[in-house]
Amino acid sequence: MLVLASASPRRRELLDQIGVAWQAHPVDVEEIPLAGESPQDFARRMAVTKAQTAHDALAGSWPVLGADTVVSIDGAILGKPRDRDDALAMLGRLSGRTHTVFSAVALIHQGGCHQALSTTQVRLRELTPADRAAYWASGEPADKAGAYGIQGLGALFVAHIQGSYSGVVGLPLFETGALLRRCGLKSAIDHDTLKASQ
Ligand SMILES: Cc1cn([C@H]2C[C@H](O)[C@@H](COP(=O)(O)OP(=O)(O)OP(=O)(O)O)O2)c(=O)[nH]c1=O
Repeated sequence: MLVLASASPRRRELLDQIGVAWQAHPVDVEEIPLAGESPQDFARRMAVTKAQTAHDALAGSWPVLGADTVVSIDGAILGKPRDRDDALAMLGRLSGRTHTVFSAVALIHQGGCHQALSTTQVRLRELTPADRAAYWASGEPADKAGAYGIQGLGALFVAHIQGSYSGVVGLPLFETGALLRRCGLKSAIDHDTLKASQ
């Protein structure tokens, strides 16, 4: 059984999509970038920290997967908005421009920590103040990096994407599948890790 070190419903749905059976062990880690830390390094460090924290807490031999998604524009890191003003400011910054979404995955298995990173370019159309206010009122931006969700109403704003759709949603499935295979999980514990349909 794969342990998913996450409270994110999106990550659970994405693992379901590729037929991986999981058991959730959410962890609470401080998500604050270090001084001078790049967005991709921050995402990688958070994914590893989440996986390591769950692994340490469980003290078991199960493989543990952690992930982190950050939105970046002009080198800045946009995490989840603190409040309405923060969300409106983030959406204003992203409006009419292309930004980058980094989604990092870390898999701890048999004493090793294996990592992958997906990088996706996303262009949003111009967002008027009324667009931003209405979107915040929908409730969707509150728990999402960059204050939008490509899988929801936010899709109405996404003019172009180059990279990994699942990575933007929160778990890059191509990279995750490759990590699982590289660790021999599919073949070694087929019945435990993958659903019977796979
Ligand atoms: C850009 C974008 C982000 N998001 C979400 C994915 C992540 O859940 C969230 C980024 O926050 P994260 O800190 O990566 O994850 P999380 O706190 O939600 O979950 P956990 O740490 O327990 O694994 O933003 C979307 O759902 N859609 C999008 O289009």
